[in-house]
Amino acid sequence: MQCHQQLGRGGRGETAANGGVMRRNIVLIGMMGAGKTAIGAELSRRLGRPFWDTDSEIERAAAMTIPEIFARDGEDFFRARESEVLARVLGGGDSIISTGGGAWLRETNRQRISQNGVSVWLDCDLDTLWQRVRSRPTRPLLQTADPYGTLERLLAERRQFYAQADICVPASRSDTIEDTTNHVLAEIKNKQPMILEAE
Ligand SMILES: Nc1ncnc2c1ncn2[C@@H]1O[C@H](COP(=O)(O)OP(=O)(O)OP(=O)(O)O)[C@@H](O)[C@H]1O
Ligand SMILES: O=C(O)C1=C[C@@H](O)[C@@H](O)[C@H](O)C1
Ligand SMILES: [Mg+2]
Repeated sequence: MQCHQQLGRGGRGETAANGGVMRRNIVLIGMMGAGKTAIGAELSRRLGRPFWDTDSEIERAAAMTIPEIFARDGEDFFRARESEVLARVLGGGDSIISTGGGAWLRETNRQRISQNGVSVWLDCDLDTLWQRVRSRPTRPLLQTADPYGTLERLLAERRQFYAQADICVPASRSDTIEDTTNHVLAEIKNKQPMILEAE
């Protein structure tokens, strides 16, 4: 599936669609296990920019784990907190933001991300995702009788939305975290270089 490419947006200092100054956040989206947290941390280290992981921020604010939040308050509550946290961290303007796997599915979140930076989909195949998530009980949506089938269904349902990202980067099993980070930086430099310009 082709990634939607949003080219030709304004340079540094130009007015963004939200009426403010163009923001240069780099926002990683994609399935659970695609590597958003791992690649985001590496991008932050390389670029020297602040790093936010929306899942971690939600857990910190609630002083509970994501499975505990889902169990006590439900998914709708979690999604509301996720949107709040995302809006807050986008406000920094110059951050690397790793989202949770479902954040991009809400239209308001997609709009906010598009208005405040570049979205990067880490496009990872089902079997690689499964190898990475199968042993960890930290994803409540996979606590089903058939977690592999659930992961497969979620990927099939979500691909069409992830593919709307500004930039798509294949995240293959054979690529190291450093490789994928290099690919992300090369794609941003190629398609939206102003995101990487120094202030
Ligand atoms: N080449 C690689 N690229 C990215 N992650 C990798 C790679 N190889 C191994 N991993 C590991 O895969 C695991 C899953 O990655 P990570 O937690 O970053 O995914 P995620 O997209 O943030 O998932 P979630 O949506 O559940 O937060 C991590 O333990 C990470 O270190
Ligand atoms: O794909 C998803 O919907 C999720 C992914 C994780 O990052 C967490 O945000 C949570 O487990 C939900
Ligand atoms: Mg993560």
